[in-house]
Amino acid sequence: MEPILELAGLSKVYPGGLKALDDVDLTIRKGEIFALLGPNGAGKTTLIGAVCGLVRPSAGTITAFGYDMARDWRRARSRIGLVPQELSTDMFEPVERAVSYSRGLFGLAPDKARIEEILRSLSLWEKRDERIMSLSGGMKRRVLIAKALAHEPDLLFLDEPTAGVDVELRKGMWAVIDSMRERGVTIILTTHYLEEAEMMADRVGIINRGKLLMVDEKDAMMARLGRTEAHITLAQPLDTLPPAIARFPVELEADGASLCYRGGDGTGKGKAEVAELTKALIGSGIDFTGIETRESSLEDIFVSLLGKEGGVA
Ligand SMILES: Nc1ncnc2c1ncn2[C@@H]1O[C@H](COP(=O)(O)OP(=O)(O)OP(=O)(O)O)[C@@H](O)[C@H]1O
Repeated sequence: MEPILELAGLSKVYPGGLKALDDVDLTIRKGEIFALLGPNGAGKTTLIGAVCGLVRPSAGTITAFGYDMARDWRRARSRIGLVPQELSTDMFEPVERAVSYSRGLFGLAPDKARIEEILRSLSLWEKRDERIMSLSGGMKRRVLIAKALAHEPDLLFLDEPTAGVDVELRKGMWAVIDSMRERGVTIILTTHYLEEAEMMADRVGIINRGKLLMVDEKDAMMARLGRTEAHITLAQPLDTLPPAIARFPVELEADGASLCYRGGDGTGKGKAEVAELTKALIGSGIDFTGIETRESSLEDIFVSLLGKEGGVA
């Protein structure tokens, strides 16, 4: 698919010597949702800042919509929207005026109908005349999204869009992000909620200490690195593993009171094997009273990857 953004050898060393981005190569495809995951201080905000012209790269190139950002920054920037982590200005402004102003900043003519559409899609229309400071945290966050959408960007960065937002609102945000994707907006989001990346993203990039460790289709990543874990509580404790289940990746745990299965590959193969295992148990007269099965999440994968890397930044 057509690349919309290309980072090549991108590095950022902050004054004082901290290397926040270390030789990052990344291509973002038109229309995808890309989740950039990493622990605190990994370099996510720096990467976004570099693309949005807020951070000056120390080395490397950024090409957005075919424009070299170092030379044609203005042209490319007008097609990029940024939803920062926090609202820093406009607190005294009414919602609608602040959003219209954001549109004007990019040199676009006022368009009341478009602003109304954006505010309605974010359930902010009823609040259009209220000052931003009087809104709840979740609404303030939606104002940030409205402001970023006001100039109709083709590429949208969402830096922690749902941090500190309750579950209900988070789901509402996901719906908003989904509708933006349907409109053809390419989205790059950072999140600490791995579940969010699992739900939303087409591709996932994992960054730590400024280095992009892995970029892959989310499903492929989960299939490659995912596992199934099942705990089977036995009616009677066992001393040893019965031969009938020796072919399965199982271990006795809790002094023989339960069996633990760890296997599969994140594609559902593990669940099928657990079903086979239970049949084998029944077939050899071993009774059990409960089964708890869990598919490993993106979070498990993330934690184990960072563990291998030697800890977080
Ligand atoms: N202006 C700056 N001057 C010096 N160091 C900075 C500056 N901004 C960020 N850093 C450092 O660069 C590193 C990367 O920071 P960055 O904000 O990009 O990480 P992040 O992945 O967005 O973290 P978080 O998840 O906490 O937002 C951190 O060690 C941070 O302290």
